[in-house]
Amino acid sequence: MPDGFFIVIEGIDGTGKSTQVARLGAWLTAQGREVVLSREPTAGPWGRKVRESAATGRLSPEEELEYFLNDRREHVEELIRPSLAAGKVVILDRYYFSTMAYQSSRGFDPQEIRKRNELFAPVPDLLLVMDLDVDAALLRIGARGDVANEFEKRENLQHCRDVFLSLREEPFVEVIPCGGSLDEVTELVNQIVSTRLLETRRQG
Ligand SMILES: Nc1ncnc2c1ncn2[C@@H]1O[C@H](COP(=O)(O)OP(=O)(O)OP(=O)(O)O)[C@@H](O)[C@H]1O
Ligand SMILES: Cc1cn([C@H]2C[C@H](O)[C@@H](COP(=O)(O)O)O2)c(=O)[nH]c1=O
Repeated sequence: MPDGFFIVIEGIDGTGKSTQVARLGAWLTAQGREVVLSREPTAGPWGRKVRESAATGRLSPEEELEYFLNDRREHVEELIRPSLAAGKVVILDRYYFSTMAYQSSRGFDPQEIRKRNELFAPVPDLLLVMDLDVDAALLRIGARGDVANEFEKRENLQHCRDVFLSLREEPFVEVIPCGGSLDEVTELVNQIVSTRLLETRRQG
């Protein structure tokens, strides 16, 4: 059984992650790959609690961090690891890099958050950081018909963008400029994923 391939798409709200996750999944499926798409926070009990808090009022920083960690432990054990072991391509819309970004804006050390997560969460084969100016991202959120929630305050998003970009030197990270059209961004994503998949196949 070939090993799976683990792709994570990260970035601040409104950069186009969900859009590109769906497109990438369809593109790889059309190539005959077995693909699993998922997102964090998940639709599980912990994920639902934290997602509700975005509208009803944020949890304490400690509770919020614990809820995201609990949600991820279940996600890793119940979906991510089994799918990778079965040789599937797993594509996530957000993962622990979002925890590093968003929960560090509430006082936690992002490197400490990374350590706690990597005790149980596998490092992805490829992390795509979708990058866009905060004001442009907020315009897209508005155009989508949403009102910025508790997680989407401008100053918070700037901090998060900086944390995501601080990962750019990691060997498994590629930064994707998202200011272009939908199709231009998709073309760039597909090109990078193809190259990485080929490299992995060559390494055997
Ligand atoms: N390249 C693009 N150019 C213009 N609009 C885009 C582009 N990519 C996505 N959009 C639009 O911007 C909005 C946000 O896209 P999407 O929901 O995929 O972002 P997201 O990063 O998943 O946001 P969130 O993290 O808040 O869920 C949507 O209305 C989408 O149609
Ligand atoms: C995984 C994760 C997410 N968040 C925040 C970031 C977003 O504002 C919301 C999720 O909303 P989306 O529109 O579905 O992307 O949750 C976070 O603060 N910490 C995390 O670990």
